[in-house]
Amino acid sequence: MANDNQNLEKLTAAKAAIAFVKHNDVVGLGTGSTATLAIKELAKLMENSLKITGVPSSEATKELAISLGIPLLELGKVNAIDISIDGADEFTEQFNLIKGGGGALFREKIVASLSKKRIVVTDGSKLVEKLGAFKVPIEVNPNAENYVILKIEELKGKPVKRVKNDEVFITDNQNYIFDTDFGLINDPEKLANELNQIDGILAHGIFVNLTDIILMAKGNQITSYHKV
Ligand SMILES: O=C(CO)[C@H](O)[C@H](O)COP(=O)(O)O
Repeated sequence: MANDNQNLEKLTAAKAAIAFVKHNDVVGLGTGSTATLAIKELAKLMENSLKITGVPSSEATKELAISLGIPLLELGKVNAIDISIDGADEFTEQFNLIKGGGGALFREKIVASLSKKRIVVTDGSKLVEKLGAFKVPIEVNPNAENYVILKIEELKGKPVKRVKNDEVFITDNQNYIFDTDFGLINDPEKLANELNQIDGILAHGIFVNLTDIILMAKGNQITSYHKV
């Protein structure tokens, strides 16, 4: 559970991110508590004449954006996104991320893949030397459940099916999430590629080459990492 300090850091990072949004941009809207703060800040700017169109990365974000009066495009019908703002569960200074704590990893990955500028916003707790303390979320089609478990175990992963409020968690795409312990991950790109080969996995939470700017707030200080 986030404490007050962490919530303040999330807000600081969210406010820093929206400064990158320009008039008439198509904006990829992330999912999670930090992305939510950024979306609310964007909505405030829209009261002062900023015009944007959003592309939501989850049903929850879609509902939030509609409630704030942000006009939306459907993710599956979009060819390009100017800028996206999303959170992360872990990141390294090499711009590798683990995402999917909120279960929205598949659509978040498509949003990031379509975006010209990808901004990640986090509090100070998300920076790590190596990914992997946060279990890697893997979205699995139920028909491939046991097959995928076997394949993940061949990669030395320990998958645990996600449960929320005592019920199996079902994603917006009607799939399961397996939160998977791979230990500390020495080569995120290699693991990402290995997971990409497994039929039945819709998406996994290792994001490689999908981030341009990371804005991390620690206290009220922002550290920004820019990919060169
Ligand atoms: O990937 C995500 C949702 O699928 C979120 O961006 C990630 O879980 C971080 O969330 P928060 O900003 O609440 O810490």
